[in-house]
Amino acid sequence: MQGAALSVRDLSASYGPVRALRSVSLDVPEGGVVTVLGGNGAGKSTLLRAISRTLAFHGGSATGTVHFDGKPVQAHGADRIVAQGICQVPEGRQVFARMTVEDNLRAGALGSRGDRTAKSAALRRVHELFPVLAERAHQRAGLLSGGEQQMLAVGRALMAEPKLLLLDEPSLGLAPMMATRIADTIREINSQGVSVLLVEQNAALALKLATTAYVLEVGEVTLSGNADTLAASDEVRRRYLGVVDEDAAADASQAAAKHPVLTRWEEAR
Ligand SMILES: Nc1ncnc2c1ncn2[C@@H]1O[C@H](COP(=O)(O)OP(=O)(O)OP(=O)(O)O)[C@@H](O)[C@H]1O
Repeated sequence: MQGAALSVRDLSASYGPVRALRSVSLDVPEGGVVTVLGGNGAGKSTLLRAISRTLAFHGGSATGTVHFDGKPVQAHGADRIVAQGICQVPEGRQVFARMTVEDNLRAGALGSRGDRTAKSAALRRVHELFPVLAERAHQRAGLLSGGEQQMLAVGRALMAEPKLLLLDEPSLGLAPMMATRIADTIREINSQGVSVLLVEQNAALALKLATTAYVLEVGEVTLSGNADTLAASDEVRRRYLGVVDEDAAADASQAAAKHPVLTRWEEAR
């Protein structure tokens, strides 16, 4: 059995009086893809910030334990976390819009421990993965499309040669075709040995990529398990995959037939 690359235990987080996470525990096995699903404000970004030690930059604080490769990460600052092999791709891409694509990528290598040869090899790998970033190397990042900026954000994180990639809503705001392309790339990155923790509102996409899934609601894990099993569960289908509960729909239409007043009231709204 594979060991847990990342192990989070009893993680609670707040922003002043606002409690964002309550006693969250989860594991990302070495080489695995794990997803955390949840609606707006469920605590997904907070979870990633607490793992990458960037929560304080957002005015937050956390308690609990986070181990990576068997070592505690709480004692370190965000820069040391990158050197330990954890890289976060923040929500909203946050590329340096006025810098060129190439300079954005080079900035991603700043926290890595690799020498010049390793950094050149990392750049080659990023260009193989995203040829458009080589083609547009000297253009300003702000001129890229949303999907290309997402590629740049992922490419920039890969420049530090992470062992674990934390991805915050990579499909947000992208057209379905571009979201599928990003998903294919995540699969490819994972096949090269990088573990992935993916937080997503796009549950359909995330559940196809992941082997294990957790559902976060108002800061707490309410469901967890095998991604295929969760994708088949009524609750996840109804709440996160937008699938109408057929039994409930049948009951509702039977009730409407028996109680036409109700139907008329519904129609009048
Ligand atoms: N910097 C902050 N200061 C104060 N409260 C915050 C801050 N960031 C998030 N919160 C609050 O913490 C809770 C969890 O937010 P978080 O951004 O982690 O959720 P999320 O699941 O990532 O949602 P979304 O997809 O909308 O970003 C919410 O109640 C949110 O309003």
